[in-house]
This record gives sequence, C-alpha cells and structure tokens, in this order.
Amino acid sequence: MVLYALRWQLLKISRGCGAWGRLLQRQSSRFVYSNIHGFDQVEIREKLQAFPGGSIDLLKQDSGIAVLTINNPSRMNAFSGSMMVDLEEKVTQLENWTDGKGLIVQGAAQTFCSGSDLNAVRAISNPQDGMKMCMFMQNSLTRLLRLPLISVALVEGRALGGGAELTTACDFRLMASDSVIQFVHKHMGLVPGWGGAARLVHIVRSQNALKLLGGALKVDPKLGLQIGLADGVLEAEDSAGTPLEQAENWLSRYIKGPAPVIRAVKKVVLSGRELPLSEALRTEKDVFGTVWGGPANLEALASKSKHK
Ligand SMILES: CC[C@@H](C(=O)O)C(=O)SCCNC(=O)CCNC(=O)[C@H](O)C(C)(C)COP(=O)(O)OP(=O)(O)OC[C@H]1O[C@@H](n2cnc3c(N)ncnc32)[C@H](O)[C@@H]1OP(=O)(O)O
Repeated sequence: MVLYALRWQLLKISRGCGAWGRLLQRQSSRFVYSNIHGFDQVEIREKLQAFPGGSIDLLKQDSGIAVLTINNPSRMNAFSGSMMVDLEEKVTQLENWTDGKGLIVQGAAQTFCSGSDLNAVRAISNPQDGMKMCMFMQNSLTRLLRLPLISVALVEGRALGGGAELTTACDFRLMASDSVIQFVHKHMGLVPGWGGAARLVHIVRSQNALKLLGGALKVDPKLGLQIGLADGVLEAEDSAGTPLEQAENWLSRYIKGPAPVIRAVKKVVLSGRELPLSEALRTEKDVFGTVWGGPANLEALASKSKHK
C-alpha cells in the first residue's frame, strides 16, 4: 500500500509539472516577448534601473495570501524605472511560491498608483525605449495575471494610466468608496501600453472599453460595478476593518481549502480564458489529473463514505 501511494505521488508530481508546463507551453512560454521579438530583457532592465525611486514590497503570509504594495507615496505611487524591475523580481518570487493561494495588490498611503513616473517617461520618450518599457511591463503584468493565485487589486485613492492597467492584471478589483480608476492615456496622447487595453476588453467588453479609453472616463465604484470593472466596494473603515482586512476577508472565501486545489482552480479558469476550446479541455484534463486521487480528494471520499 505504501509503495502504491509513493508511486501515485510521483505520478502526480510529474503530471503536475507536465500540466502546468504544457499550459505555459500552449500559452507559448511565460513571456509575451523574448529575443525572437528583438527584446533584450537584460538591456531594458539595466536602462530602467537608471531611474530610481520607490519600491515594490512583497509580504507572503502563512494564510496563503501575499500582499504586493506599490510603494512610492511621494509620487502618488508612480512607477519609477527601478520599481518596474522590482515588480518583475517579485512576480518571479510569487511564481516560485508553491504554498500560495491568493494575492492582494495595493498602493501605499491610501492611494493605488498614478502610472509611469512622468520624469522617467520624459527620459525614455523616444519610440525605441518606449516600446522596450512597454514590452518589459507587458511581460511582467501577463505573468502576474497568470500566477496560480487568485488575485485582487485593492483600489484606494486613484489608479491612473499604467495604474489603471495594473488593476486589470488582477483577477478581481475591490474599490474604496471614494476611489477612481481612470485610463488617462488619451490626455497623454497615448493609448495603454502595459497590456491594459487587451485585458480591459475581456473584463468589460469592447463597447465599454472604447468608452473608458476614448472618453478617459473616471470610473467610480458605482460605474465600476455597473460595467463589471469592480467586483466589490469597501465599507467605511470604522465598521468593517481596514481596507486590507476587508480585502483579505473578501478573498478568503474563494481560497479556503488546500493550496493544490485552489491553484488548480486558477489554472483551469486561466486555460479556459486564454486557450482555444480543445486546448483548454486538454489542459483541464491534465490539471484534473494532478488533484484526482490526491490527498484532498481521498480525504473527502473517506469522509463521504462515513455518511452512509
Ligand atoms: C506609458 C505611460 C502610461 C502608462 O504607463 O501606460 C502612463 O501611466 S503615463 C502617466 C499617467 N499618469 C498620470 O498622468 C497621472 C499624473 N498625476 C496626476 O495627474 C496627479 O498627480 C494626481 C495623481 C491626480 C494627483 O494630483 P494631486 O492630488 O493634485 O497631487 P499632485 O499632482 O500634487 O501629486 C503629488 C506629487 O506626486 C507627483 N506625481 C503624481 N503622479 C505622478 C506621476 N505619474 N509621475 C511622477 N510624479 C507624479 C506630483 O508631481 C507631485 O509631486 P511634487 O510636485 O513633487 O509634490
């Protein structure tokens, strides 16, 4: 019996790596851009490091929920170049956090993020460098959204430009009652560059995406709930705890259970969202194979058999 259980565990581990590896392969690798696109990750990383300021802070908790904080309060949490590099490093840490189940992305000092640091943007405003920054951030935010964690953007204050795009790189968005999400790019003579337009169409459908981008509309919680950009509104702090406590309580109902099962939930939904049907079905089968007969499944079966 012990030998059977050991063989089964080894089979599931190989299937698990195989399933996730095949999913990423089917999504044509972890990165949207690589050297075949003329993208040199090392070169742009060094260029971005030349624009210091702020940090991206990561706290991984025993609860299985990590908290990622955009921390540059003197600049309304605008992304400096070094923060863009910091974000990529924290996403890599989260990709390797096998006990993780959930992620909350927040801004410091009760505001979310006001996009790229305009000082850095001015310095890399030539088309070549702008495109490289765009590809670097698209790689990082695509990997963020594809993490096998259920993620929530906790929006307080303002999420502007790239900050609005960052909210779309999470599975859900919770908004404080006085917060605003605004794709201000038009006012900058721009369109989203961090992947926010592509993700926004999937979240609110193309007609609403055209209105939000074409009109640079301010999305308050009421409009956010109406068009599906917001998944919940935080209550006043005195009655329901801090915004972070409220976000953790909201998320906890969806990540209650063993990490392998919760991570498998995200993987099957991710493949359904991103892959053509036949490939999504094959991936679902592979992910199913990693939990079928696993500890949580066997325990549930054992407890059910006692109810006869
Ligand atoms: C490709 C780029 C694109 C993208 O990533 O897709 C972008 O994101 S471009 C940037 C888009 N973001 C913006 O245009 C927002 C710019 N900021 C503002 O509109 C306002 O600052 C605010 C966010 C609405 C806040 O206004 P207010 O409450 O009046 O505070 P201040 O304006 O005084 O700001 C405080 C302080 O913060 C600095 N700040 C704010 N945002 C940025 C930013 N994006 N880059 C750099 N610095 C920023 C602002 O300059 C003030 O600093 P001090 O003047 O030194 O006090």
